[in-house]
Formats: sequence, C-alpha cells, structure tokens
Amino acid sequence: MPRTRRGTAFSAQLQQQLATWARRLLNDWAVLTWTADSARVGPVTVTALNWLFLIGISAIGFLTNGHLMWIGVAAAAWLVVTIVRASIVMPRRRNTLEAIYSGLQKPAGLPSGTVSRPTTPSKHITAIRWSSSQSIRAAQLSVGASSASVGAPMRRLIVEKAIEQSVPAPADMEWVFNWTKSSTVEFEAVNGDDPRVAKQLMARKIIATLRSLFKITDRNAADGYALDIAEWADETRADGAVVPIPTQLRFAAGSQDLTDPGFRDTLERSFDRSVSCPGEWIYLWNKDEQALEISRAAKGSLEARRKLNERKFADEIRSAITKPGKDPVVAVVETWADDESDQPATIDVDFGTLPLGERRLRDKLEDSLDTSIHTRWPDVRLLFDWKFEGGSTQLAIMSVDHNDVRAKQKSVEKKLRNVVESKFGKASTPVDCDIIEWQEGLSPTGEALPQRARVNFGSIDVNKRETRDEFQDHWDSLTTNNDWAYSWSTADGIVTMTAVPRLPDQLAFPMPGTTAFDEAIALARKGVLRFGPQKGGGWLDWDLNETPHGLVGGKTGQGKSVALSIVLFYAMLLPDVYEVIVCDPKRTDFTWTPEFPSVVHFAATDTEIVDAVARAKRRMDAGQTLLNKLQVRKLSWLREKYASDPELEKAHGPVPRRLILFFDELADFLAKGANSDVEELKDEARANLESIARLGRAIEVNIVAAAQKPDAKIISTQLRSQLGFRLGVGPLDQYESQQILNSDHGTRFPEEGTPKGRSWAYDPKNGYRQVQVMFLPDDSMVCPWDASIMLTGSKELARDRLIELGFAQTSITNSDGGIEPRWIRVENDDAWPSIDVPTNAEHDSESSDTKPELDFGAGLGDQELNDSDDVDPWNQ
Ligand SMILES: Nc1ncnc2c1ncn2[C@@H]1O[C@H](COP(=O)(O)OP(=O)(O)OP(=O)(O)O)[C@@H](O)[C@H]1O
Repeated sequence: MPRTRRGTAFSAQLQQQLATWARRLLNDWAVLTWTADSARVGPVTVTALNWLFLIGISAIGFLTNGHLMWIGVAAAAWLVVTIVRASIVMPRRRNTLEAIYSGLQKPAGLPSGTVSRPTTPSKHITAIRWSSSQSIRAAQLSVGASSASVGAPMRRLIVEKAIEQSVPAPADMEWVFNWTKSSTVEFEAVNGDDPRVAKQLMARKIIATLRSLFKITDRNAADGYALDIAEWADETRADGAVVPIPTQLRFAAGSQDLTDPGFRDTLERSFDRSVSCPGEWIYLWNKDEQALEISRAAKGSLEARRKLNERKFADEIRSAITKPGKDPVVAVVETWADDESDQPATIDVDFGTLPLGERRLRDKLEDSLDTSIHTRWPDVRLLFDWKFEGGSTQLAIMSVDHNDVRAKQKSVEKKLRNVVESKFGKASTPVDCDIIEWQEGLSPTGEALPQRARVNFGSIDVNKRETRDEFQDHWDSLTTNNDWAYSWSTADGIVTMTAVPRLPDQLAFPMPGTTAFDEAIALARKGVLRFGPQKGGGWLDWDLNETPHGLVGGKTGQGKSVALSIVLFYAMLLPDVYEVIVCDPKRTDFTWTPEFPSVVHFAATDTEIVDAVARAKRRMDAGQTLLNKLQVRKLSWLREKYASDPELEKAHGPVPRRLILFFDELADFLAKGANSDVEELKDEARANLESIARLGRAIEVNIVAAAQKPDAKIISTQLRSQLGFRLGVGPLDQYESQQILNSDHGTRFPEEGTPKGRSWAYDPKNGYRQVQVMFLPDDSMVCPWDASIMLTGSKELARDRLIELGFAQTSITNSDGGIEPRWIRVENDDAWPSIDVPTNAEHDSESSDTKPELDFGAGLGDQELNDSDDVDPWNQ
C-alpha cells in the first residue's frame, strides 16, 4: 500500500534524522561538557566544574550509599542542564566557524565547498580554544596547500589581516600569530600590553619596509624572501614605555642583486628612516648567502659612530657635487684608522658616470672634504686618487697624519695650484698646476719640495716673453729651497719646471787645472765670455759672435769691476786671440792692465780716449778692407778660407785678432764738458763709437762698456741700441734698471741681502737671466767668504800663462816716474811674429799707454800658439 509505504519511508527518514540529531547532540554534549566549555564560573571553567561534579557525585554516592535517589535527581538535573547548554552553544560555535571559514577561504587559500562536498571548517581551523560560547581565544589555521605562496613569509601578513578581520578578538585583546610551519599559523588573543603584540607590530613594520624596498609583491613574495628576527631586546622609550626592538635580524633577499652599491646605499638609508630604533642599524650584506643581516648597535658604540661617520662623509660628498648625475654617489669606508677608531682610513667613492674630469669641480669637492675632515680631526689630511675608467669616475681617498710626507706634498701642491690659479687663471680658462715628481726629504721648515712641476696655461697665450717672464718670476718667488729650470712648450701653453740647485751666493772663478777653467777658456777662445752660473741651471755666457757689444752697469760696490775683470782676464790669458784697448777715464780700477800684451792701448784722458777710439775704428776699417779684398763677409769665414788655402794668408797677412774696445765709465766720457775743443774731438769719438757699434760684429771689434748710470740722454740711441748685451750688477733702482736693462728686472733684487756679483743679464736671443758672476780678484787674496781658501788673482794667473807662452817680464817707468811691469817675447822663433812692446821711449809722454799699432801680422795666430805649446788645455 503506497500510503503505508510512504508513511513507512517518512518514519524511517524521521528516525534517521532523529538518530543523527541525537548523535550530534550527544557528541556536542560530550565535547562541550567534558572538553570544550571554557565559560567560567569564577576562576574555574565549566568543563572543570563538570568533572568536579562527576567526581563529587560519584564520591558522595560511594560514601553515603543510601541517598541514591537524591543523587539520581541531582545527576538528572545536571544532565538536563548540560544537554540544553550543549544544544545551544555548539551550533552557535559551528556557525561562528562557518563564518570565519568563509572569511578566510580566499586569503588563506582554503578549499571552497560545493553542495555535494561541503567544507569542513573544523579540519582547517583546529585547536580552538573558545573564550565563550562563540568567541575564540586561540586556534590554529592550516592554510590551503594549493598555493605555496599563501604561507610565504613575506605574504603572511595577508592571512594574518584576514584572521584579524574574520575572527573578532575578545574585547581589549589582540591577536598574536605564530607560524609554526609555512602552512600553519597559530593565533591567540592576548592582552594589548602583552610584549608579543609590540614585537608583532615591529616585525610587521620591518616586513612592510623590506617589502617596499625590495619591491616584493604578493606575486613574487614566495621567491625566496624571508625575515628572521633572531634576537630582541627591551628598550625604554622616551615616554617610559618598554618596547622590544630587534637586535639581530636576517633577511633572505631572494634573487635580488646585492652587489649594486647604489641599491644597498638607498636601502640602508630608507630602512634607517622607516624603522627607527635606539642606536643604529648596522647592515651586513652577505652576498654569498644572498642575505642582508641587520644588527643593532647601541648609540655611541664604535659601530654606530663608524656608521654615522661613513654616512656623514657620503653626505658631504653628495652635497659638494653641484650637478648630480643619474647614478647615486656611493662612499664606502674600506678601512678605519685602527681597531678602536671611528676615523676613516680609506674610503672608496663611486660617482658612477658623473663626469668629474674638470679640475675645478674636483678641487671644489676635495676642498670641502678637506674642510670637514679638518673640523673633525684637525691632524688628519686626505689624499685623493682619482680614476677615470670606462666612463666612470672613481675616487680613492686615504686619510693620513698631517706629518705624513704625502700630506705635506699635498698641501704644497694645493698652495702652488691656488697661487698659480689665482694669479694666472681666468674664469673661463683654468690654469692647471701639477707636481709630477717630488724631491726626497723636506725643507728645513718641514715642507715637501717639488722636483718637477707642470703648469698648463690652457687658453692663455704664453708666446709673449713678458708673460713667461712674469710667470717664472712669480714661480721663483714661491719656493726658496731651490731654483727652477723652465722648459716652455709655448705652442701647447705648457711649462715644465725642474728643481735645480739654488744659484750659489758666491762662486770663485775656477782655478787652472780644473775642467771648469778649461771650459771657460775654451769658450773664450771662440769669443764666448762665461760670467758664471745662471739661475735655473747652466751658465751665463756672452757670445760676442751673436751679440757683439754690451753694457755693464750697476751701483758701486756690487761687483761691476769684478765682472769687467773677467772679460779682461780672458783677453789677458789669450793674447793670441784678443787685443784690448782700455779706456779708463777715472783711472781707478784698470790701470794695471797695460802690463799685459793683450792690452794694445790704454787711455785715460779725453784726448787719449778719442785717439784710442780712433785706433779701434782704424782697426775695424783695415779689417773691413781685408774682408773686401778677399770677398768674405766675416773674419770667421776668412779663417776658414785661409785654412783651406794657406797661400792666401801669405799673400794678405794673418787674420786680425778679436779687438775689444773696453770702456769703463762710458757715460762720464760721453757727457758734455765745457771745453769746446775737446767736445769737437769727442764728437769724432762718438761717431767712431757708433760706427764700430754698427759694423764691428763681422770684423770682430767689440765694445764692452761700463757705466754706473748709462743715462739715455748722454749715450745716444744709436749707440745704446747696438749695445745688445746687458749686465745689471746688484740691486738697481727703477731708473737705473731701465737705463741698464731696459726693464725693471734690476729692482727685483732686495737692497739688503743680495749677494755681491748677483746680476741680471739680457741679450736679444735669450732674454733676461739671473747670474751669479764668478769672483775673480785682480790680486791674489784670501777668499772673502771662506778664509781657508786662497784665491789666485787674475794678474797672477795671466802672468803664469805668459811665462808659459814664452814671455818674460820687464819693467818700464811710467809718466809719473813709477815703475810698471811689462811683458816681452823672449824667444825669437819665426813662428812667433814679433810683438812690439812699447819701450819707455816709445811711450806717449802724455801718459797714454799706447803700444804701436800693429799690422795684423803681429798677431799670434791660433796655429802658432798650438805649435809652440806641448800641452795646451785651452787650445780646443
Ligand atoms: N762676483 C762676486 N762674488 C763675490 N763677491 C764679489 C763679487 N763681485 C764683487 N764682490 C765683492 O764686492 C766687492 C766690490 O766689488 P767691485 O769692486 O767689483 O764692485 P764695483 O761695483 O765695481 O764697485 P766700484 O764701482 O766701486 O768699483 C769686492 O771687493 C768683493 O769683495
């Protein structure tokens, strides 16, 4: 019967449902009553009370054994209460769980249920501790296994946030999470002041910071990133609260490139800003393990100070750059001064592609770093080593003590560079100054001494001699320990200076037997007069072949006579090469000269001098005639011609010797006097002098004039302009310097302290040069600056030489009745044409010491002298 069958089916279904309901109720009752009723009565949970009740009632039953009915009633009542309680609480809990599950399903990657396969939240949310009928105190969530990234350390925050939202924490409590495995998180509600809450907050901040700095997204969160905070320490905040702050943490950095210093620097700075802490974060980039290890150093600790100094240094470098480039500037302290120091010893700076080739930019940067290091460590200096390779700019900085020789070198280089730049550099054209090499040792004042330096003038034109001269003068004044030899490359605008020994304050003329002596005499034989060493190295030589006439001037007592004596000395020593006509209007310094055969004429009075000049002019004319006759332009060429054709010499006579018209106090003679007759004669002499000055070079007639003040009004322009060689002896005033040197060079010597014999020389070819004229006294004497040395006078040296040449000394009585020595040739050798030495009778009664004019045949040819001497070191 269908009705009955349907009824049966219904009742069967009902029974089944009832049975399920009863089972569930029983299960709920058992679970809640005996394990999970966390509601409290006073301090005790209901579950505990139930157990107590069970134990209590069993004990009473056992002990009383007679009140069974009362016990049964109490047990039944308790049973009813607990069953009712279970039937209310447990479904509520199930609902809560359902709600939580659906909230967590997505973020925690939990399976979503279907009608046929409903979800079982209790499988995923386990170990639940309920705080009341429907509020959870603690539980454990197993996240979905389907997606590995769900529980990835850098993504856990999402799950935690979802739990916080889906599972309301009991009032005034916070969730703390504990990931026991990457798929399981335990969460527990704790009071807000529980230290775990603060730790969790801190950890989340660090994670958030690292996520943003490493650009970690939910998508790549599982790519090997992980944070492990290994150690915490409690710190008291300014407001008195004690908070836990990590002291050690380790961050596994996935596949991030940890070698990029720019990235590291940016990260460190950002982390410092985002995650503040007492003390300093110290970063250790463990490239081998792809990890960033961060530890916390206490405020003021060595590590913290080092970090701050490094940072400060880097900041200073950055702020010193006017135009930053696209790459970050990274400064890393490679080493520290010592184990205990926070003073950087070596710092590597990477400017990336920032172009800092321009000296000024680098100087500015160096200066600002110097200043800042000096403020902090006054005794420390920085050395900079720039490298420009492959388009990138690197700088290695080293800090050294201010006494370190490199520090001293640097300060000298800087000083020189600044001085040169400020004097010669213009805004648009920087002048570069580099020290290429240093001398060993320091100056007496402890300064480093450059050996070689180079200045690049950039676009400044150094073709003008005055510009170069000005620079040299300036550079010379910057250093006192040595002098400088200048090598100019004017086309490139570069000068290289090499340190040379200082010009000595005095130097005796070398003695015979020395190479220096032989060299000087050999030069004199060629018409080159050596005065002494010149500043910057080498010798100051007056080449009469280049610059035939000259003027020597200077204040009295500074060494003018000594300089002139040197000229005379060469002539005395080489009677075969030189003839001298001496004009000495003052009759002071050169009255001794007629003794020597080279001096063919000595004149003192105006008329004598007029004659002497006329004689020189005649000599020149005769020479000119000879040249004309033989169709050559110079005596030197005539010598060559004779050498190739000796017959010519026999026909025309020997080549005349070089004639020096030696004129002391030229201005005194030329100055106009009152006697008109004499003035007429002097006019003739003036004309002759000008003529010799103009034409003397080819015929080797040279004027060597001296004057204290060669006034331009007295010495005619024609004559002056031909006196090409100038020697200004000693300090001069502006006027004297202009008259003697045509420049202010003479004024550059200080009035006090200039050594005797120190002079400026000028010739058109070499410009201005400073020289220390060698000291050669006329008579032998004790060396003025070294009493242990005896200096042989020029007269004695010349006499010895004459004896060697076969001359003998005799004497004459001069016009004043005095006895004067003279020299005559004693040998009567054909190879030595006779030299007529004037006898007393021949001597001009007026006083002029004129020796008869000799035709050229009377001269001593080079050849003859060579033949006569066995060994003659001067014949070269
Ligand atoms: N080249 C020199 N080196 C060292 N000392 C020198 C030199 N020249 C001169 N003296 C010293 O200076 C003194 C004066 O020198 P000198 O007689 O040459 O000067 P002067 O300028 O010619 O003076 P005056 O015009 O009065 O003759 C010399 O006696 C000597 O002691």
